[in-house]
Amino acid sequence: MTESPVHTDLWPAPLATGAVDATVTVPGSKSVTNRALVLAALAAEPGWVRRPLRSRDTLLMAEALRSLGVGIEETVSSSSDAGSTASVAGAGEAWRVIPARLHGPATVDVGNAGTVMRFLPPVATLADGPIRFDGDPRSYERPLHGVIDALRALGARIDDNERGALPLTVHGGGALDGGTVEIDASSSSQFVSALLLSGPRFNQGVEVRHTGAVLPSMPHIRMTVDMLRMAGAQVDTPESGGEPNVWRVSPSALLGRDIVVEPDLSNAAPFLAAALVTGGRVTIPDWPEHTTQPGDALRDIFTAMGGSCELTEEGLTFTGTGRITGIDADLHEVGELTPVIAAVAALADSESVLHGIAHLRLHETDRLAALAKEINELGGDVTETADGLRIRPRPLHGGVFHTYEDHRLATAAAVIGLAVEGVQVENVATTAKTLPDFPELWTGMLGPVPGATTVPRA
Ligand SMILES: O=C(O)C1=C[C@@H](OP(=O)(O)O)[C@@H](O)[C@H](O)C1
Ligand SMILES: C=C(OP(=O)(O)O)C(=O)O
Repeated sequence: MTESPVHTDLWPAPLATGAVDATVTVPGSKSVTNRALVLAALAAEPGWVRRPLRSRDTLLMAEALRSLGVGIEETVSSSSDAGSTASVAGAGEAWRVIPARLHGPATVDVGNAGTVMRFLPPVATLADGPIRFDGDPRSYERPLHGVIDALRALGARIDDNERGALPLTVHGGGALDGGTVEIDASSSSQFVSALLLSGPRFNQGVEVRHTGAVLPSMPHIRMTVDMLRMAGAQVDTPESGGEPNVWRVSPSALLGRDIVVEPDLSNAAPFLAAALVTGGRVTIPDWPEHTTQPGDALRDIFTAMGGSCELTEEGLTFTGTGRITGIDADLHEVGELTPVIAAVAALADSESVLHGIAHLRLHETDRLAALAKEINELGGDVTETADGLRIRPRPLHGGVFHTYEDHRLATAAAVIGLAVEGVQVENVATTAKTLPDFPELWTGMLGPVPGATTVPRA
């Protein structure tokens, strides 16, 4: 767990006074928005990204691509479909992406966005000129060696440092040979996604061979493959009859597409958790019937913890009973759901063991250490295991929940605050990484607030 700057702003997490009963419209997926932007920027013709998430991570991605020469115009969408939920922050808007010759010199601020720091160095190899990458202090500690070493092996020139991490400069030569490369992506699936996304534009395409013992977040790799195929790329995968742990992208032009971004199902987690914790009911509109987002697993996970769900034309409705059961769950594929699941587990009536998530130590913060420390400071009994957390529910009390500049720590704290009086969330504004409207959506869910975009059910 890295030290984060001291934040004095404390948000009193609202205590639920009864069972929640609300419809919460969740903004677009971070992972889909940032992939859509990269693919649109690399296409041979203009495209649209509709209902994009507008948050720190996606605005950094858009700004970075603009600095390389890509046109990204913000418009109010003309599509009647996308315009139909105009009350939702960001909905009804669209980004028109106009690809251009990529060029340096440029400086990219990655913030602490894994998608920006990993997806863009491969794009920068296609630019003419030097592209410098820098970001938040935590970004220097997050693994990037898989991308850097692979790009070098594929013909790129990169100035980095002895840590093989940010800050660094990619000296783009206007094109990259590409070819076959071995990487160990056990610390982040984003290494694989990064190389595949730019792969169609490499002279020989790319063949990525993962050599590590484990590979987290497979749904995110499937998302990359699906979106590449939607953009016209030819991708061979282990699932399509290829070798295990090998992905191949053929060189080709990419099509400009018109993409409507799905709601961010991982950001739906705290709201669904509210139904579970309060014995209430929450509906998330536009929940996709089929999706590669890891958040779809919440349907099974929260059902196993004591609720039930139904997918209808209105969206996904999750209903809790007020009783929460602990779980033993392998979250390797869906690691980003861990903080909220841990929060729910701390309020359950039996022990939970969450495993397969050692790589979370290298996320926005060391999430395993941070969750254990902060829940324990409220009276909990959480221990770190080699690859996860053991959570024994205890009666909790109020106090300050530190968030370490991690959006998902803040939303997890809000979930605990529903059931525990006096939880104060440090720096709730850190939710702006992926969900800038979180405090308003949260209080809107709990009761009528003038001007809120979330409405309790009539
Ligand atoms: O590709 C993506 O969009 C993501 C992949 C995952 O990263 P890791 O594989 O590093 O966990 C996930 O945790 C992150 O929030 C988003
Ligand atoms: C791990 C996460 O983000 P990033 O894309 O920065 O890796 C996350 O959002 O939980």
